[in-house]
Amino acid sequence: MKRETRPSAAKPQNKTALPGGKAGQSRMPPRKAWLIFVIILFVNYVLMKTFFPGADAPVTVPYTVFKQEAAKGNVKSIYSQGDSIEGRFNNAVTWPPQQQGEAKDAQPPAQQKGLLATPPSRTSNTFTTTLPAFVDPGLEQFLIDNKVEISATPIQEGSALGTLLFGFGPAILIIAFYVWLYRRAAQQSGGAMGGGLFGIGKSKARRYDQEQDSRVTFNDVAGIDEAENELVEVVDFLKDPHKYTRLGGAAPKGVLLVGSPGTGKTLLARAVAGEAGVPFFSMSAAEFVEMIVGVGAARVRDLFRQARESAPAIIFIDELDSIGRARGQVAIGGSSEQEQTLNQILTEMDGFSSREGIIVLAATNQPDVLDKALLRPGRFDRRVVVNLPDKTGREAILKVHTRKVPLAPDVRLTELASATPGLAGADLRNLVNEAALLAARREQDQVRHKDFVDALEKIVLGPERPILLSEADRERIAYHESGHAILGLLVPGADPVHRVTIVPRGQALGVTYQRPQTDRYNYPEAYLRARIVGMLGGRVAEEIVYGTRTTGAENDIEQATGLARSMVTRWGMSDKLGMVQLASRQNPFLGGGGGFGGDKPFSDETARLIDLEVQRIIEACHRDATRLLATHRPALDALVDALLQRETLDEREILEVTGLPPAPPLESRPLAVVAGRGRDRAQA
Ligand SMILES: Nc1ncnc2c1ncn2[C@@H]1O[C@H](COP(=O)(O)OP(=O)(O)OP(=O)(O)O)[C@@H](O)[C@H]1O
Ligand SMILES: [Zn+2]
Repeated sequence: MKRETRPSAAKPQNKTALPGGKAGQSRMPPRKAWLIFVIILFVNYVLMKTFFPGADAPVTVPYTVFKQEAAKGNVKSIYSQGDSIEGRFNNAVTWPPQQQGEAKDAQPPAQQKGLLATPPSRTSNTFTTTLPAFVDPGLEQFLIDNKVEISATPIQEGSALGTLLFGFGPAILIIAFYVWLYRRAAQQSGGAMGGGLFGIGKSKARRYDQEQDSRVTFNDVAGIDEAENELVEVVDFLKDPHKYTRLGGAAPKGVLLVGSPGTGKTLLARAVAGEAGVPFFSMSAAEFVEMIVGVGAARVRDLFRQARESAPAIIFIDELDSIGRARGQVAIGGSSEQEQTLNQILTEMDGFSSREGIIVLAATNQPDVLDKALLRPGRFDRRVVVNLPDKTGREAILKVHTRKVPLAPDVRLTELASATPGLAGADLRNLVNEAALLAARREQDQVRHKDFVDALEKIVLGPERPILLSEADRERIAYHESGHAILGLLVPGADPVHRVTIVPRGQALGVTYQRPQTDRYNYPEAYLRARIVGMLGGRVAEEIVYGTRTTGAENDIEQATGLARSMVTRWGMSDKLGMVQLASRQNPFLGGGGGFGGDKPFSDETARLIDLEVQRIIEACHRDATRLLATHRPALDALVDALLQRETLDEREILEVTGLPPAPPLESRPLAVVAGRGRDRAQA
């Protein structure tokens, strides 16, 4: 059961997409561009070497060959310095000579005799040679006779530039092309990256302007009305800063948007800019910080400068916690850079007056790790919590995202909204997208309700995995899952069992999917115990039927322990320990639940007591599970038989096969439970 109530995989990667896909493609990340650049240079070099081996250098010929060529009248000019001579032929000469029909790289006979390293044959207009140690007395006259021009300046000089251009020309061209490309990209993204290649200290902020087509407004945001309402004032201020500052009041400078991933913080910030009709500069805090110390601070400066130039404007800093972590708390290395960047943000925020019409919005999902200095008045002193949407909210979000999707008449968004507790806006968007893709694959013209249901299953349970299991394994998995499912019917207060399958999905070999009928914000102790009992059901069924254990219950154990520990350490549900906070806040349903990370503010004796209490809860639940399953063995066997035949059963079929009624109904039922069977390493 390594499953959270909210699947994290469901989060779409849409952050960098520009509105309307405007400059999305043309903006090349500099690092990638550099790589391409280097590759092109290298390819250029290889090509030049292959096709023009002698193009950039003179051929070295023996002195005798030089004299022969001079005698033939083929030497145009020479220049000599010491005992080396360089010169130019009238007609290009190949040396060492190639024989007819011989492969290009074969060695000429003359060279095969003694020399080990033989240079490949080359052809060139220019040459160098070395005067023999003994003086060749008649050389000067010989040259004059053969009309060789004896030059006072190096022969190569004239061609040096040519060589240079020939060798480096393509490279220079490429550089020029690169700069042009980068400039163009910079222009298209609103000049935000101006300076391109050479602007390492420039902020890489994306600027979204508010053209009609790409404009995001509050219309595009749904299901998070509270947060939206709190930001209306910010919009108002941006529209007419003067109205607020007229009487000397200070308008907000920084607003911190706090909420789980995918709840729409970025969307909300963009909508604020869209509503106010001001430019929106967006940057992820992680992007500030690079390998080079000081770059982050420079980027912050640049970002604020840009925003100031186009004020009123909104600056949006995503993932603020990645640099805003309390100073001195970060891992060694990189901390000084992070600190500098953080300090620069603080300086900039202090530096501008609210009259300038700039508002900094920042998003985080871990507000408690932020440096206190960030939260002081005049900085991010306002906090807007963006909650996961409730049922009505989810329906509204589904409506927003299905605006442009052709829906079949049978689609019931209300029903989908109640089937998706714990899903955030981004997940719902993903759901709509997956359903549309599925419908397209099924060659339909409209998206039907079934497409949504199947898409949801894939998102929540993970994609099906084709692994071949032995009959014995299948039966064991069937008992494990049936154990979870039967307890989901028997334990009062358990969430309805929506589906059981022994088709391996995601990380699990089988899955039991339980989900509540309504959203729930407060969990009674009895409910938590019911959940632990259900989690233990898989292992207990195996124990009852086979009398042996497998590794398949690993995730169940992890989750059950986490929940029990939270009951003891956070929710004061142990009589022995009482209402004492013994662990910091955490998502209760992620498992692990507890720990202050590092030193615990209680004695070793208390620690031992906590462990004992956790054990006590688990043992009690284990007893309950064993008792219930043992008395309902016929229902268990019936469900296993059905599962082995049909692999997947839905709620109606489960009730039918087992002959059991649904768990005693409660007025309100809590969070979704997915009880999957952890992957059995011995079997996989
Ligand atoms: N309340 C919502 N209404 C409509 N669409 C939403 C809502 N919340 C999220 N979405 C959709 O999900 C996408 C991603 O959301 P967004 O990037 O704003 O989430 P986030 O809270 O900023 O996430 P993170 O914490 O990872 O930065 C949005 O672009 C939008 O399409
Ligand atoms: Zn299990």
